[in-house]
Amino acid sequence: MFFGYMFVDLMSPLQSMIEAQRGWTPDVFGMYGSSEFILNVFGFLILAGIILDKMGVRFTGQLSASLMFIGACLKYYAVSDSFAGSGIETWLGSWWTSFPASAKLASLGFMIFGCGMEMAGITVSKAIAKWFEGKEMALAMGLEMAIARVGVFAIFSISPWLADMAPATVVRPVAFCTVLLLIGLLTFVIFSFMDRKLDKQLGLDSRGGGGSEEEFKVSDLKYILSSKVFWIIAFLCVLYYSAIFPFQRFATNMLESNLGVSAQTAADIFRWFPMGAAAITPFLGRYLDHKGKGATMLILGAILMIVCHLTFAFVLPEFPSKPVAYGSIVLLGISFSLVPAALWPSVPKIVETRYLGSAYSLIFWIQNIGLCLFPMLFGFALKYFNAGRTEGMPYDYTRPMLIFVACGVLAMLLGLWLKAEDRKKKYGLELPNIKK
Ligand SMILES: C[C@H](NC(=O)[C@@H](N)CCCCN)C(=O)O
Repeated sequence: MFFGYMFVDLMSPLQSMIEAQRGWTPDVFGMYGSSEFILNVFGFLILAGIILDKMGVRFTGQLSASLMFIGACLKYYAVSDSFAGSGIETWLGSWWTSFPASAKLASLGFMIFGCGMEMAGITVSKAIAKWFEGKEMALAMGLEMAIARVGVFAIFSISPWLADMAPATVVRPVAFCTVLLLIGLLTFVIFSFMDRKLDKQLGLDSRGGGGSEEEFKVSDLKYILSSKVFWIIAFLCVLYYSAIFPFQRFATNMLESNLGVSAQTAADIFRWFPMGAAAITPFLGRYLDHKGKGATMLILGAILMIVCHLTFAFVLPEFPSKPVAYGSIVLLGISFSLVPAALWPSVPKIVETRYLGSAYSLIFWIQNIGLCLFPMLFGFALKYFNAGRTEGMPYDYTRPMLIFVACGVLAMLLGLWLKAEDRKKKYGLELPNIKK
């Protein structure tokens, strides 16, 4: 997950460079960002959940890590110098000419990578639920997410540095992260041996099933789909994350434009966002394991996000102050700890283990629809509200940022609804995870 999250965001601090070197304008950059989720949205994630529940975490994990590596190789080739001037480039550049050939092939690679990445995400969540059921599950999930966030911090630091080495090129960070993904694949193979040993100790079959629970059937999906609380969690997830991950792609340029600083300085400020989240998420996970209050944490996280996005929209353009930027970034980091720390460990409380993989995949699927649409929507809004902008001028982010504010408001309302449902139906979302 560490290397996967690095790969996802390696281009985020390089928007200006990729625009200059490969002609990726903000709308192209937004569409490229969305491509990570396209195949997932068109059904791959549902299939991934079924594969996970049928085949188990070892097979699915190795398959997903392999897809991530294959997708990364394709993206590397797309931005490399050997692609520039090749026959494939000429052909890809001959249609839909406003979308550069390198962006088309990189997007295809990112689509394949995205299938693996999301499949790995649900696999890891199910694996943690399996290893830590009735124990420190939220802490374990919190640590896993913290490691992923450190990956984002690392890439926001390393990517501009690697790219800026003479001769400055976007190819170097892509090559670096592709190698890391190969190491990630090998790491998952090692985990698989440990997981097989756990199954032997627990007396489970080769897919990790066969305990007291019944086997998963595709028809079980109807139990998930008919649950009101499942839908509330799924919509809260899509709204919240749509104002985080797509924002992350544009945040460097937003800070560059609002503060009038270089891309490197903006990335240096923004990289503290995932780091703040990484530092706090495990503690919140531990709190949730021992004290509970999951639904309340979701509401609080959404409120903090609204405050931060309003600050980016209205305060920073008027007062381009670095302390205000740092303060909002840290607050957003706290919000990004509260929501994930509470959201993902809530899912095993509302569905049975045998269809947990499918429940996670359905939530990821709905979330991916948002993650796919919002970078495009935001990219188009940014272009629309900056119609008169000339090359080299800063972008005006105020009105586009209201898209993210609206997501936060809706997520907060869903959090309140979830808390009310939990009080009525007693799902235990406000209760600790550790059973004494
Ligand atoms: C655990 C959770 N991950 C997700 O929500 C993923 N579906 C989306 C990852 C987006 C980057 N590819 C999280 O990171 O909190």
